[in-house]
Amino acid sequence: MSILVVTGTDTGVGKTVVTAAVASLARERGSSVAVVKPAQTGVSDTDPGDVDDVIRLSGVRTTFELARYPAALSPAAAARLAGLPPISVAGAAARIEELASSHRLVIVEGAGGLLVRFDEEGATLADLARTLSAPLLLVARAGLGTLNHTALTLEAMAHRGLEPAGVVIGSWPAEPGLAERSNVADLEMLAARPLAGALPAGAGLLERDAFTRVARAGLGPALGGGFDPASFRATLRLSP
Ligand SMILES: Nc1ncnc2c1ncn2[C@@H]1O[C@H](COP(=O)(O)OP(=O)(O)OP(=O)(O)O)[C@@H](O)[C@H]1O
Ligand SMILES: C[C@H](N)[C@H](N)CCCCCC(=O)O
Ligand SMILES: [Mg+2]
Repeated sequence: MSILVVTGTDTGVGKTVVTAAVASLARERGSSVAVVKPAQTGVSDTDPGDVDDVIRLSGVRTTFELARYPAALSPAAAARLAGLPPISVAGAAARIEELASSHRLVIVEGAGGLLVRFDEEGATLADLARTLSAPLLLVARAGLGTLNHTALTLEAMAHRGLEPAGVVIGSWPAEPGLAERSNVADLEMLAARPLAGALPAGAGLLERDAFTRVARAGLGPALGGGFDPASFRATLRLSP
């Protein structure tokens, strides 16, 4: 029924962990949820992919990987190197819409950041989100450098008329430094709204029940959690 596209300011920022957290809370509410990774790169035929991390962390088993390429590259470059057909935005969108007709929530995880190419013509996750008319949740790093990456991604989204679903910090360090603590307010300024959530560093290593608790505390109400910006600030001793 609804579709949420999870993108990031870069690869390795915690998209998979955030995807698993949203899936975990949807499952806890009793909602039917499906998770789609349109293009998985950097894994062999037999390696686990991102959807396997989602299954392990959230218990959501309705997952779909639409294409897989072994090279740890963008989907377009990895398809080119393997001599395999690239994924098609129209084909992926049709599959996701079909899943959305029978699931309360379909979560779609991109590969790398928003403008990473799917094919040689330059199709990206942004095109898929636009085709689906789906909002985009942006996963960002906590530390120095995240303000530029987040601003660039939000600007690219705005330029394309894409709807932001909020910014989530993928990995909040146990001992945040000056930049991390200062960045919270600046990320909120860039997003023009409170953070949609923040997951603690190490969340991806937790067992399922502990992960669900962390997801509940770390995601905001719009994502099914109980994250409260005021108590978040208090916990981190940030000024309000
Ligand atoms: N909150 C977290 N807890 C534990 N590990 C994390 C967390 N966030 C990120 N990581 C780790 O950082 C690495 C990158 O995270 P993740 O795989 O979620 O990135 P991604 O944004 O999904 O990247 P990709 O573009 O490859 O899909 C992983 O090894 C993951 O275990
Ligand atoms: C292999 C990696 N983990 C991701 N699946 C793909 C990241 C592509 C990033 C491309 C880029 O922005 O330079
Ligand atoms: Mg991932």
